[in-house]
Parts: sequence; structure tokens; C-alpha cells
Amino acid sequence: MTPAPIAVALDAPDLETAARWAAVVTPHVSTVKVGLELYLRYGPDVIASVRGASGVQVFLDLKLHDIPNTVAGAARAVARLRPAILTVHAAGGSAMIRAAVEAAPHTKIAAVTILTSLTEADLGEIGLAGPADDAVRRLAALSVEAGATALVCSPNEVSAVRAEVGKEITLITPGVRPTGAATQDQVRVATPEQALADGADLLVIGRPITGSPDPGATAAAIAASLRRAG
Ligand SMILES: O=c1ccn([C@@H]2O[C@H](COP(=O)(O)O)[C@@H](O)[C@H]2O)c(=O)[nH]1
Repeated sequence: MTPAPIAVALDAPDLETAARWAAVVTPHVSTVKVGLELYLRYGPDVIASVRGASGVQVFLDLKLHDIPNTVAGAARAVARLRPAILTVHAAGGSAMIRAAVEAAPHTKIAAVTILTSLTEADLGEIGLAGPADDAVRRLAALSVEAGATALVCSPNEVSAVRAEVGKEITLITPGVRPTGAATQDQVRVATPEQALADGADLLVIGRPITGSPDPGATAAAIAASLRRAG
């Protein structure tokens, strides 16, 4: 069976737990995601541990955000680990995004538009007043113009972003919650089925899977539900 277009966020407190989650979900999902918690604790070794024997695609979610020269150096440093996807913050601007793209030519650079944990009130607080859609579309267009081939946005904006950037760009959506699951610190959310129907290419799902009693079975159930819906 083809693995579902899901990236399981391995936000684990230790490497053993992350590797165990990766091993049980990889028959069912296309991708595992390593974020700041794991990478800052264990460094590059974490990539081989979660990739394991299956060779599953690894998404390195470091959300780089600095001056172009520094981001280029960081992207070059992690590119040797061969992550399939590496994130940078779109708010770093065109030159910074372009620097990452040029420094890591074999890695898909994904620009994070507006974090899925932010409300419109939060956006006002940081000087981006107005509907989230507007800021997300603006940052999406700028990122693609700068060479990003993937974008991270909430499922709520995915159809607007698709209309803005076309079908060649990979749209990645965190903030995905199966019906009835706790939203936790996520604000702009939708179900896996809705996110996919609206045009997402890769759904990031963490705690609803890793916090469940049987992460392998939960990943399999979400994957089956996507196949039924598709
Ligand atoms: O806007 C963003 C960008 C990245 N993330 C990351 O996705 C996962 C979501 O985990 P859940 O447990 O499903 O909430 C997490 O690793 C975030 O760092 C995001 O949530 N929103």
C-alpha cells in the first residue's frame, strides 16, 4: 500500500522514543519530521536514527531565520544529511530564502508563512494586522519568487495559497487534527480529510499520533481514512 502523505512530527524528549515512533509509523506514512526539540538535543545523529532501516523521507523542520549568509551556512551544513525538506521562515525575506535554496540544491526548501498557532489577534500584535489569509498569501508569493518549492501554511489557507502559487509547489499543512482530537496549541486547524481535499500535499500530524496509546495503529487509521476519503 502507498504510504499516506503524512509527516509525523517526532517531537520526542529522547532519541529512543523518536526512533520507536518512526519505526512504527513508517509503514503507513511517507515522511517523518524532526524538529527543534530533537535536533537541538541530539544534532545530526538524529537523522540516521529516525531514518532507520526503512529509509523513510526525513523532513528537517528547523525554521531557519537569520541574515542570508548565516542561513546559507546553516542550510549547507544540514544539506549533507540529505533531508528531503528543510524549513526556513518566510519572514526572513527573499534574499534569505534564496540563500537557503542556493546552499541546499538537493533539498526542498519549504518557507513557513504564518505559524498555525497564531490567531489574528496575535498577528495584529506583531504588526501583521488583517486576515491571516492575506499575510499567508503575500509571504507565499514572495517565497516562491525567491525559489522556495514548498510552503508551510495552515489547512485554512491552503486553497487560497494553491490559487496563488499554482500546482507545482508542495503545500505542507501542520495544524491538522482528526475529528474530536484536542487542538492543544494549534489555532488554525482542520481535519486531515479536509486539508487534503483543499489541496494540501503533505499533512503534518504530531501529538494526535505520538500521544496516542498505539502510534502505529493511529497512523494506520488516519492513513486508511484518507484513502477512503480520496
Ligand atoms: O506553522 C507551523 C509550522 C510548524 N509546525 C510544526 O508541526 C508540528 C505539529 O505538531 P502537532 O503535535 O500535530 O501540533 C510541530 O512539530 C510544529 O513544530 C506547526 O505546528 N505549525
